[in-house]
Amino acid sequence: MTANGYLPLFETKPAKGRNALKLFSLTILLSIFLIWLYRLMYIPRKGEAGRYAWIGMFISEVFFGLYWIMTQTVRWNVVHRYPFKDRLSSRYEDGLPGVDIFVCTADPILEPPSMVMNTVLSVMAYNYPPEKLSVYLSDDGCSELTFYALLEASKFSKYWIPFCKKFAVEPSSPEAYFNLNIDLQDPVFALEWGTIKKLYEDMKTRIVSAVEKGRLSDEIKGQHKGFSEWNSKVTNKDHQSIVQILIEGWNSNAVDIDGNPLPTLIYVSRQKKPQYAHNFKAGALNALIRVSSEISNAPIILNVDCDMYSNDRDAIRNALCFFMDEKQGQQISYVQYPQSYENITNNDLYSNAGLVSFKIELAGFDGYGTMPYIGTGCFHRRDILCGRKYFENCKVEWNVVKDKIKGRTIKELEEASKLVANCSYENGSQWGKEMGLVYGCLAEDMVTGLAIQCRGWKPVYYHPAKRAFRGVAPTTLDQHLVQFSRWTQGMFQIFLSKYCPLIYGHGKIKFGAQLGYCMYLLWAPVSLPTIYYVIIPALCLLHGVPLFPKVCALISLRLHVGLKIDTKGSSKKLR
Ligand SMILES: O=c1ccn([C@@H]2O[C@H](COP(=O)(O)OP(=O)(O)O[C@H]3O[C@H](CO)[C@@H](O)[C@H](O)[C@H]3O)[C@@H](O)[C@H]2O)c(=O)[nH]1
Ligand SMILES: [Mn+2]
Repeated sequence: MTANGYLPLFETKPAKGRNALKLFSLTILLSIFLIWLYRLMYIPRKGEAGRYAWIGMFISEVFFGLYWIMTQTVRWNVVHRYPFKDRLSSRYEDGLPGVDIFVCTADPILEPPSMVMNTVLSVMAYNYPPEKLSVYLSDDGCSELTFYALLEASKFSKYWIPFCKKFAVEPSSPEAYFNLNIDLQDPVFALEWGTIKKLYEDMKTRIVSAVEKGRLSDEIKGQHKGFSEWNSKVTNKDHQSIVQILIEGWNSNAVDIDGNPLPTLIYVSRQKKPQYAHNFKAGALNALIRVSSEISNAPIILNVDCDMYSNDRDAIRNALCFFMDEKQGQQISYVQYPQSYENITNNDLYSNAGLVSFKIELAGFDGYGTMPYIGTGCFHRRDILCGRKYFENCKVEWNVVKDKIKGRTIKELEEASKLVANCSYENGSQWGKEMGLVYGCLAEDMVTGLAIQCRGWKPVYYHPAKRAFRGVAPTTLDQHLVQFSRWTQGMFQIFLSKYCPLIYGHGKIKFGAQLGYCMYLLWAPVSLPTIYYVIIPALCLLHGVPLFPKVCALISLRLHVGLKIDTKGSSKKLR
């Protein structure tokens, strides 16, 4: 506690062992210099075998060395964050801000609606006042099957949410939860557990069989007015905006089986027309920002991919500790949680778990007051995502929510939302440039995060031992290649664009963070020296052309290098 009695809502501590790591890095740096020196001093003369292979090796090693320096910058300043959610509750329980949660899906075949519904249900069951929570499902596949699944989930949520609250159920994704081995010794709990499990399995069977059939019966279509939106002309690439409010959390009739309020639940499929670029996920999120501003307009937005369910029911409260801290909170633009995958092990062949990135590198970015936005599991402040610039002492009002709902019928709200989800709405506007997620890049998250930091904001990385979001990562080579080629292309695109961190970030973010960004953005080109290093030395070995010093020569290398410097290059070649 400080002298004036202020108790922070979070603390930041440097990681242990930073000095030991720095010392270790310096020894490697020295070795790198020695390698460069060795390559330069013993270049084969014109006409000698292996001259060009040697020069190629030198260029690759220079690239590796520089790249290594970039990787080090984000290891030097690793920090860890510790929020205090009990302090948040005791100070702000009655004044907690609204939170809008965006779940994105794009294809009912690749992203099965039953999986998407698990994500939706998991975020509906947060330990947070339901009247302050609104969940928006964005369906870029514009599929009535997804809409049907959401309708089913809305009914099941009336049972699931009270069950989660009553028994502090975690994870709050029903599929993940029912896969656990639960202790059923308490008969009261066992009975409820059995009932809810049966309800869940019945719902899942209905959704899966509808998806297998690929269409819905007339009986199902009669269940909700929303199905009338899907006429014969609707395709996933060409359709009108669809906004359907399935649970109006502000209505006193929207209650669970125990009579407690439910979070708001809304289906959104923004308009698509072949002549308009839809800008993929960035376009979907920007449409969601506008639609939600017509309805709940919460100051905090959480976005999750449809395959990343919530694994910690307190994740919102932890994130709010950063935003709402009275002294350090006002400059915080977003709080990023890591991604974690349940379908791969630490020994995963493709290193998909990203252990080094999530445990060290991102925490190292945080040490510079920066943090890449990685697209999912991220809490944003709405005003900042919409383009606001930082200025000193800019105060945030957490409870000033434009009350657009009052006095408007559901139909009016839906119609107003559809207008802002139309393709033409963005014409001539700053959306995709200065406002919302940035367009034109395959890695929209990276570039958007960078732009926000360059407007003066300081994001936070929070990676608690208990994973806040869990999902699935690609496991086959072809899926992996598709994902990696998209990421690497997208990131290299940023490096070559006006957003190159070395230029765009100059003077706005710390130099270490600029280099850290480059480490990711140069992922694609670093493959070239790697391929060279894999192929050329092997070929040279077969042809008897040595590219590396012999082991015994290595021992005398230091001696020779010293000698060579002394005699200004007149010593005999060491090969
Ligand atoms: O036109 C589109 C395309 C995708 N999505 C959704 O965007 C998310 C991510 O897309 P996916 O194809 O699964 O990409 P990943 O490579 O798995 O996603 C990672 O990389 C993306 C950037 O390339 C980030 O946006 C993601 O958050 C991050 O998880 C999914 O929920 C999709 O449903 C849309 O809503 N509309
Ligand atoms: Mn994905």
